[in-house]
Amino acid sequence: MENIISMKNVSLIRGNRVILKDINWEVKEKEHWVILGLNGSGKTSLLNIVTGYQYPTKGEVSVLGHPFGQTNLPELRKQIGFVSSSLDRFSQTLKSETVEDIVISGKFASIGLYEKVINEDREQAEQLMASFRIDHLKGKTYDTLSEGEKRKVLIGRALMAKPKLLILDEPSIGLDILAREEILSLTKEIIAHQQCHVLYVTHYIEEIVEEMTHVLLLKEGQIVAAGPKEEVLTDEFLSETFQLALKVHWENNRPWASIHQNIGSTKFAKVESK
Ligand SMILES: Nc1ncnc2c1ncn2[C@@H]1O[C@H](COP(=O)(O)OP(=O)(O)OP(=O)(O)O)[C@@H](O)[C@H]1O
Repeated sequence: MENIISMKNVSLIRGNRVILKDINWEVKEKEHWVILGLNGSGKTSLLNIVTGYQYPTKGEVSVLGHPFGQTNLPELRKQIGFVSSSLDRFSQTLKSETVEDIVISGKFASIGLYEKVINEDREQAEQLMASFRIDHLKGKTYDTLSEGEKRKVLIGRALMAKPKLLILDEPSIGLDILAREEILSLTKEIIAHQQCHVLYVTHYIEEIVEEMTHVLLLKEGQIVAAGPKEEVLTDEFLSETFQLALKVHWENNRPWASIHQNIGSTKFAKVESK
């Protein structure tokens, strides 16, 4: 079976800025990955390479068995579901769309419905909305939804095209603790019931639910560690990634981080001793 993602010696350089350096990464069948790293560590750039929106300066990339350079990227993208808060840039168009039309539009990778919708599409959207517990939102327009509801609708939209790879780029950003747990429980259901591989980008390790199998840690464009989550989520690797003394503990099969040294504590000590 082909790898879901394969990157060999991938670097991304823009101007004199090295954004990604020597990335070697393989995602195999049945693996679900979380990508963690500080702001500016290169997470979005890495996703942009996976989706073919950015071409690496150096190295080889293959996604869903398609080597880049010999692949029709628009065709490949039909097999990749991408949910990002940047979709909100289109919120002017989305605003007046109904929940069900937004979900259906995922089949055509469009914002707005311009193609002929068949009964099968409506049925598939109904099923997705029921399984995401958003069927009660039918008829409502996007601008009247809460942030958590909007996020669920966009995830439903991404699944409408039955992608083989689903990228969730910081899906919990701006959500309260309850809405965040709902998104995590949805992610668990997707892994359990949809035939797709999940790539989940976040800043928070407690979002690594039991079903996520692997973790990639990025720091300044380089991989700190990548592999099965139990091997990667160590105090040492996390502290290096987040440049802060962190300790990991596990609760209900989820990792949590606590801070073991306050940032700037040395500085405060100096001021006090003056
Ligand atoms: N086209 C570009 N030209 C120059 N620098 C760029 C370009 N694209 C990204 N960068 C820089 O590369 C670094 C990595 O950016 P990227 O958006 O991939 O980080 P990130 O980990 O996704 O950050 P965040 O968590 O804040 O979203 C940043 O310092 C960014 O400013």
